Amino acid sequence: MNIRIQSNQTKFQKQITITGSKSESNRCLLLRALYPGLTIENLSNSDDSVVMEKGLEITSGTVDIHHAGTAMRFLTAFFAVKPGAEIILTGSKRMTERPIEILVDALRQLGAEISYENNQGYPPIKIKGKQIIQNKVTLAANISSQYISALLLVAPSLENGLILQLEGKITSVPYIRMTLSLLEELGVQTNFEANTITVKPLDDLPMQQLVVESDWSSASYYYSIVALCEVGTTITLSSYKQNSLQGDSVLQEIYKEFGVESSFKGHDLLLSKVKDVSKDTVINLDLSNAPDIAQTIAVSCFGLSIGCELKGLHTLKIKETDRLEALKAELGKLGADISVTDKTLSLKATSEIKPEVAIDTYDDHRMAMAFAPLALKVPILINDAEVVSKSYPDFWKDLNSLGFQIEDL
Ligand SMILES: O=C(O)C1=C[C@@H](OP(=O)(O)O)[C@@H](O)[C@H](O)C1
Ligand SMILES: C=C(OP(=O)(O)O)C(=O)O
Repeated sequence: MNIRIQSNQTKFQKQITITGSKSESNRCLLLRALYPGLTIENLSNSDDSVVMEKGLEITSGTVDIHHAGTAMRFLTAFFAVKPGAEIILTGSKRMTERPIEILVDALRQLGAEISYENNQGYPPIKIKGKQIIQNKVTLAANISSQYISALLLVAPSLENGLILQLEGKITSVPYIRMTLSLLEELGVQTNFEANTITVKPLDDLPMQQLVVESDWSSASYYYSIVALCEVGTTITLSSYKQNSLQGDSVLQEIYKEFGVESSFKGHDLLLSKVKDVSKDTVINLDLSNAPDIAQTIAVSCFGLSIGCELKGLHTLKIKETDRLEALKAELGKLGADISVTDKTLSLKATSEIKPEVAIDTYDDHRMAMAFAPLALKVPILINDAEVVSKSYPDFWKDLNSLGFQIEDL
């Protein structure tokens, strides 16, 4: 589905409800499979959470998790430690290009039985679930935090818990802390000091409810919209927490530089445009703790005709697509002066945005959603707009409710 979006309204007051964080949801779903006394409130309605929930119910045969990175990594650990499970775990073509060797090697150190179906180091993989007794494992922490979270999530269900020794510079740290916080909430004892993480075993759990906070990465698109609107615009998002487990809640700080103020009214998060941004602003950020908002921020800067220097982007090349090359190509089509390396992005301030340009989305939900706010400046076309369902199936409907005109092409 290719669409054309346009918005003539640049000042409004609106309310949007976003469903639960997909990161928190996929963790809670795995924990519920291990501890059936758990119930979950405000689950994400994302495709990634749907495939995660379905995958957890299967004990033999093939599980296809499509594009869902967390589901791929979390289910690898889940099946590996589930005695009797015999699974081939696979995904989309892109998933077969996203590395998994660090996690597979770590699980093999613990005694797991996993083999590669095609290419060494990449899905699909064949897993024969076994009882795991060993508890010490060393793994690289500089490629993806998802490998670490996968091990931590199954750790309390293992006879002797786990002691992880992390090597290299730890990336996407807030996601590791999110995993540990959720375990702590259930009463699991954990410890994270320097490069060592310890998780103690937990046999049973009394009935307990986990309430998922709404998704901050999805909120980023509204930050961008408010930033591109006139002073006086407010969008209210529900339902959020001041003490979030999600690293992307750093949006509150980051978007101050874009003239957007965040405030809470109970569990409502209010985003208000309070001042215009001066044209000589250059945004300097290290996003190694919040990689999923890099596309949103780069496009916000372009839409506001300001520059940015973004670093800490080393994980972007192995996400749904190579996000650095995708940003370079698509912002370039719109007239941006952009350059990228393997871990940085540099955008120079330019004043014009070419109208009616078709943005390719590369099977990446965040490419579609990050570019949509530019419709406040010029009519824009988005190819394969349905990709948004990976994390935010209602995105276009919600944009429509803000007054964006969306036409199928
Ligand atoms: O653990 C998680 O829920 C996630 C961790 C991050 O991945 P990396 O650690 O690979 O950067 C993030 O980009 C992804 O969207 C979700
Ligand atoms: C990188 C992402 O997801 P995953 O790695 O879980 O596919 C994302 O949602 O931006």
